[in-house]
Amino acid sequence: MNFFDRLHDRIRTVDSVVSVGLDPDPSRIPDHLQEHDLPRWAFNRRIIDATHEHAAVYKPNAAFYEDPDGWRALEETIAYAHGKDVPVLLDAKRADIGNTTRQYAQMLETVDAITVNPYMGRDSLQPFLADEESGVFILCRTSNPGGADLQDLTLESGEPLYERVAALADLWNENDNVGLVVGATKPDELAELRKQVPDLPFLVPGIGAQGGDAEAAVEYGLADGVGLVNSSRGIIFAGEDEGEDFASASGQAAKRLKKRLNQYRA
Ligand SMILES: O=C(O)c1cc(=O)[nH]c(=O)n1[C@@H]1O[C@H](COP(=O)(O)O)[C@@H](O)[C@H]1O
Repeated sequence: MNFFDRLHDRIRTVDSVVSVGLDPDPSRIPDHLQEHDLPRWAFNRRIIDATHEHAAVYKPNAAFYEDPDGWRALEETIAYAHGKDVPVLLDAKRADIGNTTRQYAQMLETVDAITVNPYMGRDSLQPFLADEESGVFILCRTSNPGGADLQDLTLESGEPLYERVAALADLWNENDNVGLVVGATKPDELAELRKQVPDLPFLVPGIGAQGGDAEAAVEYGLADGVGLVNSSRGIIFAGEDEGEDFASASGQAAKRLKKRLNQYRA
């Protein structure tokens, strides 16, 4: 089954479009877990136990796992999320020349979807796009302030670069497996992009810690009810000051966010 069909089912099952970002900054993992063999895995396991009923997906960001212990922690985390029937979207922002990107795309055997970077063009994304079962979220208009440096540049045609990216992504969506990443900090761009590519689901990060617009994230992020609104730090570190019971605050934060976003779902 195609990723977006699976996501549709998952959203219906848990009545949630929340993507729980698993970005376990080692310096913020509670003291009592620091002695664990793999503190990031010990942390994620407790977060997953507390939040899975509210999670449409888990989105681990690869940056938090790029060392030998991190790779082990990530492997355990992915398997555990799958054991709870939650799809995993790896936030890797990959892409490279052909033979290299083919290696990157092998990750899709382990996760359900991935984020990719369009900067190197279609051939750099081809092995991801060719994988009919997996979701491919292409960075379009990112949430960070520096996103404007390149993405807002106006092309000769008069359109901003990020709109060209959206048009290309629509063209590359031959297998109905493409989505866009559009930050919640850019509500006007979200609205414009939704008009431009009505059928592409969006992954919308940037609410919570980055201060983005949750209502716009839902109103424009979903295509036919399918899309994702991510919160990472706002959920996983909600119980940072609560010691050994930290995870129940994360569960409550995920539930609160689900309810808040559901107010805006059609
Ligand atoms: O691709 C992403 O998920 C992403 C794109 C973007 O434009 N902005 C953005 O914040 N993200 C990711 O979404 C997560 C946001 O984390 P919080 O700000 O803690 O909710 C991080 O993993 C970011 O790397």
